Amino acid sequence: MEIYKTPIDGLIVLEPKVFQDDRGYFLESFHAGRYKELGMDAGFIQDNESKSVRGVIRGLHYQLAPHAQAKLVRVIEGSVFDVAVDLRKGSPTFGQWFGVELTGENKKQLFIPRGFAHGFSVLSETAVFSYKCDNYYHPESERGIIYNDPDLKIDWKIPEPEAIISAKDQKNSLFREADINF
Ligand SMILES: Cc1cn([C@H]2C[C@H](O)[C@@H](COP(=O)(O)OP(=O)(O)O[C@H]3O[C@@H](C)C(=O)[C@@H](O)[C@H]3O)O2)c(=O)[nH]c1=O
Repeated sequence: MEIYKTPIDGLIVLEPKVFQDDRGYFLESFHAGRYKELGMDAGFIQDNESKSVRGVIRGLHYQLAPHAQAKLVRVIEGSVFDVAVDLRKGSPTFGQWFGVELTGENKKQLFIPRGFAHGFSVLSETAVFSYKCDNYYHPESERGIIYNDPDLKIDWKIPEPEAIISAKDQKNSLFREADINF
């Protein structure tokens, strides 16, 4: 497995080893011991999957403490631009975002610690997104930051008129007004 540090402490890009043969491929998508050795000591307890069409932007989402979630995210089919925003008060990179293309082909994963908002845009016709969480879904603790926040200025790599945003995500807060307790 290849590991790539990012400019944001704790946020890690991983590239699992892929075994190709005549039948297709095999990979270990998660290994508790190895991930722990690499500093990703999250006790994952919920797995989620979503499918989206081109132009969808889901996010930016997080849950407040004590229901905050670390996530290990990847794409099974298709291609997304995945973004994490550092919301950890006191972090030298507070308010900074990092994005990486995750695709069914490159099989990259992004480990996102607790204290980040997360979202992704869909760059392919459709994309199947899969992720692990270390805390259960807790709707009362769920918060959102608007995808086109004027301070964050995230480049989602899709033209604005083509963005498809859920009714719920259209009501998300500005970053500067976001409820944060990390
Ligand atoms: C996230 C989630 C949603 N749901 C339900 C609530 C709702 O009826 C339906 C769709 O929910 P949402 O619109 O919030 O789904 P979605 O916009 O895909 O939410 C996800 O976005 C990405 C970016 C994340 O980082 C995730 O943590 C999660 O917030 O699924 C669950 O039952 N369990 C869950 O864990």
